[in-house]
Amino acid sequence: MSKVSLYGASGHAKVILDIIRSIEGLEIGFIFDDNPSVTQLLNHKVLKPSDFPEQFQRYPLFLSIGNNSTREHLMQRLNSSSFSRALVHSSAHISEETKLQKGSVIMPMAVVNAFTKIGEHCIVNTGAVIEHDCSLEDFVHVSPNATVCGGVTIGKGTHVGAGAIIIPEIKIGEHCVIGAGTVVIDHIPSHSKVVGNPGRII
Ligand SMILES: CC(=O)SCCNC(=O)CCNC(=O)[C@H](O)C(C)(C)COP(=O)(O)OP(=O)(O)OC[C@H]1O[C@@H](n2cnc3c(N)ncnc32)[C@H](O)[C@@H]1OP(=O)(O)O
Repeated sequence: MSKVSLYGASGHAKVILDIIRSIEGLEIGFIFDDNPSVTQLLNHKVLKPSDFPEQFQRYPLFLSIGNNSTREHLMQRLNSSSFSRALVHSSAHISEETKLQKGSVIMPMAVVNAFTKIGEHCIVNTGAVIEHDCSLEDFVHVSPNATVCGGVTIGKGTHVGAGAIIIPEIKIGEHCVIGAGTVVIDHIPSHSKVVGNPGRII
């Protein structure tokens, strides 16, 4: 049985715990959070990394934090080799031709189709669909029920909101926010916030 420790004890971490339970041969090591007021996650004790340095290094870590910038900042602070494999819920469908990098999570009922690349520390949230030939750079979050059509590129740290639709072959830059329910029909430059149908930059 191999173990993984979580860094982050928020609502997102509760779902990550469920995913770990769904993966045969994997179990939870420790759970860490920097916030000293967070002491418990479900039935697990939450430890502050600076108070438990030995435990912090014992098992590979998984960043269980939903916010893209926070994941990116923490990653810069820590050694990349401390991080674990990707986590895929047993109900998700991942093509054998998908390239999935470490630290990313594919949540329940999500679909990732052929020849798509998912970078490091990405979140493909519940029921999201990433079609064929897409590329998601590191720290992207595709929220529940969003649809990313074929051949789409999404830059580092971009957040695609719940239920958004990105039509085929669109390029979205880095650190963008695509609002919930937005329909993106044009290329989007980095650092844009986009809402509505058709999507407009605000
Ligand atoms: C498991 C999980 O829960 S994963 C979490 C998934 N989270 C999400 O999907 C949330 C995505 N976030 C949003 O959609 C937010 O509304 C944002 C980030 C796009 C905008 O937030 P803010 O910057 O605070 O914008 P604000 O609320 O001030 O709205 C600005 C304008 O955009 C409009 N607007 C905001 N969001 C949307 C939206 N999703 N669709 C259409 N219009 C929108 C507002 O009505 C407002 O219009 P107005 O200027 O004409 O009054």
